[in-house]
Amino acid sequence: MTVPGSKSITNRALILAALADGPSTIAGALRSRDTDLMIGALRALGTTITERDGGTTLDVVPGDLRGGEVACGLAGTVMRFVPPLASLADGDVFFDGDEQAKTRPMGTVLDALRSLGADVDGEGLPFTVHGAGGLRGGTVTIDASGSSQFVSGLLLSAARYDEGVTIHHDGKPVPSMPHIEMTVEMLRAAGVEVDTADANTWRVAPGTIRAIDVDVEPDLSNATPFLAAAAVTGGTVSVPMWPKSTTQAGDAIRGILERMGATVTWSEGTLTVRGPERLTGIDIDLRDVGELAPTVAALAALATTPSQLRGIAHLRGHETDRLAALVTEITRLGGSATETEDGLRIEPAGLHGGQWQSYADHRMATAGAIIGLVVDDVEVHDIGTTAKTLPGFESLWAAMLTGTRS
Ligand SMILES: O=C(O)C1=C[C@@H](OP(=O)(O)O)[C@@H](O)[C@H](O)C1
Ligand SMILES: C=C(OP(=O)(O)O)C(=O)O
Repeated sequence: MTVPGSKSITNRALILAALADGPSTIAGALRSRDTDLMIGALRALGTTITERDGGTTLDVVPGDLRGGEVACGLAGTVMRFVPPLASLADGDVFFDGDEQAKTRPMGTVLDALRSLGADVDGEGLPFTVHGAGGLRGGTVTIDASGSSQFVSGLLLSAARYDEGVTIHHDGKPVPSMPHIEMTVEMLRAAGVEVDTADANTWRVAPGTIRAIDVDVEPDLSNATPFLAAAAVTGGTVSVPMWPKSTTQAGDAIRGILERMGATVTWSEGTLTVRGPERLTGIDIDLRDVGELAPTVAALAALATTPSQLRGIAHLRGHETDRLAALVTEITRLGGSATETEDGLRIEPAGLHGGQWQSYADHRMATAGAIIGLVVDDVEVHDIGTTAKTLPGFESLWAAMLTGTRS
């Protein structure tokens, strides 16, 4: 199964390209609701983005940033990465999004921007950033335990602030650290000086963001439902172009599936998973890779021994409250799932058919699809919501089931 480009890399590359000192090219870009919203946002603020190769190659020419309207949909990367860029615009930037987006945590980013010198109205979507054509920047202390995107968003635009930015995190541990490492790595590739020597501190020196040519890796988190399919059915699934090393959280699926009993091999860039006869449960801290929790929860619901998923309290602020949603849907199918303070406990139980609700959450939808491979008569409601990051999921899934190469 060939999966399209990474959402996280595509949307970071777009922000960096819009702030760069010249034209950039992004090849292998993901085209999906979240990345199209990012493209729309940057165009609205004055960036020229042209498309080639069916839209997967993007030529980005930075322009003078101006005011405009930004639709965030339900995309965390748009609502957290664009406001720091908007504070550099010459004019008001109005942000809005889906109803469900209005409850996603935003205050930390907006308060941080205020303390770095920005004029911002609002605490969450909808809000307005009154861009003044530049920003002072400086030092800010935030609690990033709710989302790594609070840190990534500030870091991505920080080199363009007069004083750069120093972020101190103060609070419970920051989730999704590999995503912050991805941000730092991409900033450094664009010539930005980033200092990460001290724990919970990130320093970006003021300076130029160099134009970049990026080859986007496949989205490894989006590959996980396909690999999980092999694990739950005792079948085999291969994903080509799997990077040897990466900052993508999805790479952690290899170790997770091995621990649950699958055989995982990587050879010449292709990752192959062979499912075991009996899938075992797992006790695991997913704080670094919370994006994988819905896939792992689906696997756990089909495992023969209990599982405990830890370190993912922040999933309550994702597309939906994913802990509550997973418990409700697994329970509806006769499974045994309970919420803990920071995660889920899932025990073996005979599952039966029924409706699986998606809550406008692409990863809830794919979790239901995994369970439906093994349990008869599971109907996933609103499978089209997978278009948030993987349009055409249904046909890829069907191709996998018929053994057709995608
Ligand atoms: O920076 C990014 O691209 C992302 C960071 C993570 O967010 P959280 O730290 O809020 O979990 C991840 O879950 C999300 O899908 C994408
Ligand atoms: C949490 C996710 O998305 P977002 O970028 O909207 O935060 C996700 O894709 O699992």
